[in-house]
Amino acid sequence: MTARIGVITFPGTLDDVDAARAVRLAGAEPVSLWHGDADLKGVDAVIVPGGFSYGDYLRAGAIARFASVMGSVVDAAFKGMPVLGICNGFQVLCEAGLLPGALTRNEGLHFICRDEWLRVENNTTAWTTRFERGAEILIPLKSGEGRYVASQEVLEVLEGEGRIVFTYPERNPNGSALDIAGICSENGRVVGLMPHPEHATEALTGPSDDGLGLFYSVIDSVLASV
Ligand SMILES: NC(=O)CC[C@H](N)C(=O)O
Repeated sequence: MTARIGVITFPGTLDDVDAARAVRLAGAEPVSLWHGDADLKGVDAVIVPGGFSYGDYLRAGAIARFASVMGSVVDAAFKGMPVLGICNGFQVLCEAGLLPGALTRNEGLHFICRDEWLRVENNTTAWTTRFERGAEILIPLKSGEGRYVASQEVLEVLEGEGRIVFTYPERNPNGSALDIAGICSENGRVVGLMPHPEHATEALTGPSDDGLGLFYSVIDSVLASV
């Protein structure tokens, strides 16, 4: 059986093509999902990719959460479907209430585009089982609103429940609380991160192939639940 992984395109999405390519490289079938169509086409998992959905008007991710497809993604996530939000996708998942907290303007107010080291803090989520806990991976970060913020109470819950999935171990590029680069839902099926694993799938075009681990992991998770 081949896992089928949906990749959403909103107006202003940039990274759907690379996300689909990463899915294919990892051995699954990418399925295009359109923002205005609530049909998830029977996929096993969904990726909300990076970019500037709806031009980032109002606030990054604030309009995308109302797209028809997102209603179906929220329903499917509540039933346990793995969902990955990358960068703008992470912002969309926070706006949609699938993940707590918010992404705000980077400390320093500059758009940052460079490779960053991430530490894998939790390797039990649907998207991280292929990594060793504590592994450090190099993948690109490119965002203007990457500073993760949440109330003290939420931060304590995330820390206490092991829901901080990725941190920036070397330097905190954007002022994120607790050096957070990515978090997950209570059941570990929904993960959001700011850096872009779909741009780190082979050393020829990215800084590493470290990003592929997320896609291999979700394929394992989907196939294990068949
Ligand atoms: N690469 C991206 O997905 C960019 C996300 C978002 N628009 C930001 O600048 O923060």
